Amino acid sequence: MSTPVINQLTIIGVGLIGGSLARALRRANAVTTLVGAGRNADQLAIARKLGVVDRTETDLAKACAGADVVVLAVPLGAMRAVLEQIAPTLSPDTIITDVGSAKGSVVSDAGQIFNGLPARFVPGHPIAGTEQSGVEASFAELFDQRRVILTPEAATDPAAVTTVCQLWEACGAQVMTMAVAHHDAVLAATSHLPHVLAYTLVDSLARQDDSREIFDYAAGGFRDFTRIASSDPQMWHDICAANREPLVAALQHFIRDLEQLTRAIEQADSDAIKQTFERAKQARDAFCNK
Ligand SMILES: NC(=O)C1=CN([C@@H]2O[C@H](COP(=O)(O)OP(=O)(O)OC[C@H]3O[C@@H](n4cnc5c(N)ncnc54)[C@H](O)[C@@H]3O)[C@@H](O)[C@H]2O)C=CC1
Ligand SMILES: O=C(O)C(=O)Cc1ccc(O)cc1
Repeated sequence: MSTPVINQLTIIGVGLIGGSLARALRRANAVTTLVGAGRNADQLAIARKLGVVDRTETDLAKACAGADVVVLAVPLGAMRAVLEQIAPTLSPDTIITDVGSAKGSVVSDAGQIFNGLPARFVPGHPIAGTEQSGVEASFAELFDQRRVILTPEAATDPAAVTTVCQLWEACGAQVMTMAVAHHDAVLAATSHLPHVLAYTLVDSLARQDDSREIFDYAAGGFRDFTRIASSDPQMWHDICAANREPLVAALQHFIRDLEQLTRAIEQADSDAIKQTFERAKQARDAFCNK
């Protein structure tokens, strides 16, 4: 798809994802004026100083005035409050999209606040990020060759979907669409579950070992496995709260499999242990070579 030139795009929440989106859009010359909005004036001043956005506002309604596209890039727990602040004055012509890691809660919040999901609301989720937060950690290449999932409803305006799709493609991403419930189940298994496991592993070990001796002897594998436990606790709390049911289902499934493997190790069932590790190696090697 060709790159659109958007006159004004407003990003609410200029952190890792909002800041990276702004940088990538600038790299692509896809937007004339980038407006950054949020509640933390100091963070916004840094975004302006870094040249990530052209102008900043702490009044969210003001930030959205005249915007062709508004991107919500705040933690999931803040989406509802942000939508409440912008809804009364938002032009019906403005396209709204978001980057939240779960989609059901945002769709439900927006549906309640606007009295039905607006046709120009295109829910979205870039499957790209890091364990860091804040605009200083943002970079233009974050979305290169990464996937972005859009979850439009039947009533979503196709022209709005096309514009959001073009914007992400201009950022180097590959865009696909999916139903909200499917997105939330898939991401619960592939992203939310691993984050919960990494947090639990590190917490469990840290609480068993007051001297932190375990960490002194941890090898590369521990670092690889636990990198994501350095992610922002508030953001991941919000994701767990927003995607509770699919995440609990994924956790229960995983716990059953872990119990099975625990029994195999307890009973020295070499065949069962090796079969599990063989299947996992094959699956991961195939995923990494894709
Ligand atoms: N971090 C990651 O790797 C990824 C995060 N996401 C999603 O992107 C969203 C943003 O995440 P990050 O950029 O990592 O977070 P971040 O913490 O780096 O940035 C969030 C920004 O929102 C602002 N903010 C927070 N509450 C606000 C409020 N009530 N009103 C206005 N501004 C507010 C903060 O000041 C901050 O600038 C989240 O919904 C997250 O689920 C999606 C893909 C990857
Ligand atoms: O740091 C990592 O590897 C991540 O997995 C980042 C991430 C966090 C949240 C998302 O919704 C998508 C990607």
